[in-house]
Amino acid sequence: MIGFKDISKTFNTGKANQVNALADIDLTINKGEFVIVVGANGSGKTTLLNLVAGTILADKGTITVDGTDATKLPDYKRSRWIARIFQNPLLGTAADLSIMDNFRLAALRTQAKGLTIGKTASFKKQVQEKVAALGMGLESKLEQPIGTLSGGQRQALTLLMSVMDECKILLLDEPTAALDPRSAKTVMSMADNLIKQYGLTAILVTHNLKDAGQYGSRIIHMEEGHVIRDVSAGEKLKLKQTELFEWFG
Ligand SMILES: Nc1ncnc2c1ncn2[C@@H]1O[C@H](COP(=O)(O)OP(=O)(O)OP(=O)(O)O)[C@@H](O)[C@H]1O
Repeated sequence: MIGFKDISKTFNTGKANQVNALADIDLTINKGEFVIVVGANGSGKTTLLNLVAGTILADKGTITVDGTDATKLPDYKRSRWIARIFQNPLLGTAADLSIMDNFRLAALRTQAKGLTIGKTASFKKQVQEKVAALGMGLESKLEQPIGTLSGGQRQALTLLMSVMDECKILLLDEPTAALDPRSAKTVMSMADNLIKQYGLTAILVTHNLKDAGQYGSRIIHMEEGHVIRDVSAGEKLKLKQTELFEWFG
């Protein structure tokens, strides 16, 4: 569960260019919920994700994760349970390292088990099976530098790496914005499957209203630092695609 209680974030306080990026946000995201966040440019969506990830801290209010106060917890202390996928498929993996070594690095990041992690036959087998399950034929390329793959393939592997360990929360910040339509579809449906399979709590920021209609269990609409619509799972089922477009009319 992620709880925002009275959260505000202002940038450039007291200056001419002051921005109230988030104002008095009260929001509870339940365990296993897949929340889609939509809103115009500058409405505060990424700031919301940054506050969950801990890359920025709130000026006011409290953030809890599974009942633990995380308000002042720096990002490196949250990385064990929070994974984040960015718009740029080149972020999150090391281009010159093989696919397998990238999986090893990811496992080292989240598991405090020393440098032997990722060296065992069972680790390799596990990676091979999970990669094969993606259905992209990448299991035969595990020793190839990850930088030689396409953006879509790389984003799919980044996703898989980030959820394989102890991750409980997945933050997706426009993960398909840099991909061609076919790769975008593959990565989104993969993300959806992984979220269900691993029982993750997930937040997707997107400008793609088709994805917003198709995926997720709840939609939050932001405007100027406020949540102006919060559509529950039941209401979302009845929501028509045209209505979603009308919000931005
Ligand atoms: N580090 C920062 N310093 C100054 N202003 C910032 C900073 N980060 C965000 N802002 C401002 O806060 C507001 C909210 O930004 P945010 O990135 O959260 O919006 P967004 O809804 O994610 O936008 P987009 O859809 O364009 O990515 C914007 O006006 C932005 O310019």
